Amino acid sequence: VLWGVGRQKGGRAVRCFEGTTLQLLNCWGQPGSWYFSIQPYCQKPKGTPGVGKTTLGKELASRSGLKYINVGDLAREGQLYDGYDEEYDCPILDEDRVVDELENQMSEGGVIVDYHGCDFFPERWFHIVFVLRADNSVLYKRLETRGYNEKKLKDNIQCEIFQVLYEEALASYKEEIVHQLPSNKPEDLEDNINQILKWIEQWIKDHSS
Ligand SMILES: Nc1ncnc2c1ncn2[C@@H]1O[C@H](COP(=O)(O)OP(=O)(O)OP(=O)(O)O)[C@@H](O)[C@H]1O
Repeated sequence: VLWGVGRQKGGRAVRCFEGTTLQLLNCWGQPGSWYFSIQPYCQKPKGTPGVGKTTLGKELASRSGLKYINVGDLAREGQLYDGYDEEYDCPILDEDRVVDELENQMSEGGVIVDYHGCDFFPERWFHIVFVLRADNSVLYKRLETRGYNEKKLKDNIQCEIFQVLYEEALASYKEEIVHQLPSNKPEDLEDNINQILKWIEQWIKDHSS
């Protein structure tokens, strides 16, 4: 069993247990993935982009010592696609190849996974799942800034309204490990990070005997 020591932040050292595995979902209007201004793939939108997964995931990794994996980036780098969705103008993710690609790292643990969907990940991979939620008006502005076309904008906001990703997370994992977090303003980000760091500390205590 390996232990890691996170960066000193806010006056306290954050220890993390490298066997801990978290998943950040952007939808996290729900969970969702964490990627940048260009939607690298989408199929039909399953979860909401732009809720703040990447922002939270990277900062959390920096403070906790856990490793951050962005599934969107992974797919793009390895061309893990299975065709092209003309309607949404984006490549279709090859979910089986993504799972194969991640399997070794996930077995080792100590990973934060950022993606806007979760139903194809093995349930055993995650100790906790966070679904980020943003208010529609906030989300609209974030996605508009990205230059999304009207259809993509509408579909993604609807995704948030109908809690698509949250429902997907509940259907994919035990209810008690799925948590929603607000992601509207900078204070939310700080609160979420502190809350997750506390969870990691507690997880360490519970598994250190
Ligand atoms: N808590 C927050 N308060 C204010 N702005 C935020 C917050 N979290 C993220 N943002 C901003 O929202 C935008 C989208 O964030 P981010 O790229 O992290 O979302 P995402 O969920 O990873 O998106 P995608 O799924 O498309 O990768 C960024 O401009 C980021 O700075």
